[in-house]
Amino acid sequence: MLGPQRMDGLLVIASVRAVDPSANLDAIVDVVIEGGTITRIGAGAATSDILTSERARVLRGEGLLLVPAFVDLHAHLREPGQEYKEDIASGLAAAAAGGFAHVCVMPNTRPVNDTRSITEAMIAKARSIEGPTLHPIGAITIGQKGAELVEMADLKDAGAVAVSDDGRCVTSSAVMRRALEYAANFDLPVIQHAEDHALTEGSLMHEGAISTRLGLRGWPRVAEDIIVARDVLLAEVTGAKYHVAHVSSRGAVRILREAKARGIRVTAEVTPHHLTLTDASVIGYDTACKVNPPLREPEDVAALCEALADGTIDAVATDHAPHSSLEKDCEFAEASPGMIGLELVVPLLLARVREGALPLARLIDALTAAPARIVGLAAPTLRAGALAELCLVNADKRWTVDPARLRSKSKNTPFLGKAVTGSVELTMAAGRVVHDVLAQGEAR
Ligand SMILES: NC(=O)N[C@@H](CC(=O)O)C(=O)O
Ligand SMILES: [Zn+2]
Ligand SMILES: [Zn+2]
Repeated sequence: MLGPQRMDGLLVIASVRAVDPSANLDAIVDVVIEGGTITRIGAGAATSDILTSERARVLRGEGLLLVPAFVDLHAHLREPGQEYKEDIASGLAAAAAGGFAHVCVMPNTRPVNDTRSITEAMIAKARSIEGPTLHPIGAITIGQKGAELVEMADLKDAGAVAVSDDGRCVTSSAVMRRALEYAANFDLPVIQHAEDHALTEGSLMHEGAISTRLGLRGWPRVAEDIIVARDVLLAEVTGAKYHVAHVSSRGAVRILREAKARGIRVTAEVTPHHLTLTDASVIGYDTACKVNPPLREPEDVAALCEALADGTIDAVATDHAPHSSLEKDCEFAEASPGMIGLELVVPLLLARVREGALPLARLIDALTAAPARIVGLAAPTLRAGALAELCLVNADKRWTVDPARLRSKSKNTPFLGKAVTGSVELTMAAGRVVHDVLAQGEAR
């Protein structure tokens, strides 16, 4: 695999369709990148001097799409503690291959990231890799036990961009209220995994006709909706920044839409798998389809897609949740929930764009500026003077999701062996090329 390269030279992408809603851009342009910065962008920006310069690498952009690199609000990179599933290096390599320049990582590591020292160690490890930038999310409660709040000031100071007990829900209303009040002092968003555990105990999939038919205990939508409704009320009284992780139910969408209409400070994300798959995928008991929250019904998928299109759901986040064959090659009831996602965002979501379910510009916003705003990062953008953080996509390229080609250590995705359309050809993060299929010739 190709390592990151310093962009001391000149990279030119000529005649490419560039789409960046934050710059109100959708046009055929040339882009000139020098020393890791976009120095020129526009029609005719690549002058003959530049194109013939000996230090220039010129990429022909005809038929390709150039967009700002993506920001993931939700990934599990499993380091420290479960490096057999994924580690920071393999996770960031997968992120680079998926088009990401920034990855926010959940704290359900071993030990849980509830202290300054773990946050700092994660950042130091990621810096030594020179891939996409890693941003830790600290826990809300010590050990994610749902009782005592972490030292949020310390975590923020160490570099945490948000807090979450993801994997577990903060079920106590009193703890959630205090978490929101406390986090507001540090302007940290509180990210909730919305699940009333009392309603989902023992559940293996979405509760509906299919769970009944398969004889698997179900997780009803209302277990998500109850928490989102309660938290919206708490967000209103505290004025804190509240964000809902992996929204999956049409009821939660309705509650969010009403909350936003009333001006309450709430944001939400949806995963590519919840925008693509339904509970029918579980027929056949494929453990790769076991995920929290569960894959729901076609009307939920339609509601999620509509909410993403109209901005009720702000961002797309992967919830990249790697598990090894130890946790997945077993009975459905025993399998750990979660699927990998970093490397499949582009093909899965371009398919929804092609169907007309999602405008391309909204999708790009939901992968770049919108998530960056939620956690307070500078969003990647295609403007002269900006750090080069961009992604070159071939929207028509077909490829097969082959386990040997996935950078992630884990292969737990129901798309394994499937043909998909749309590939990330080149990614730049922090001014460096971190993924480059074009230089490798025909590598994937
Ligand atoms: N999504 C999942 O099914 N699993 C996640 C936890 C989580 O996101 O809730 C994991 O850490 O494996
Ligand atoms: Zn979760
Ligand atoms: Zn998660």
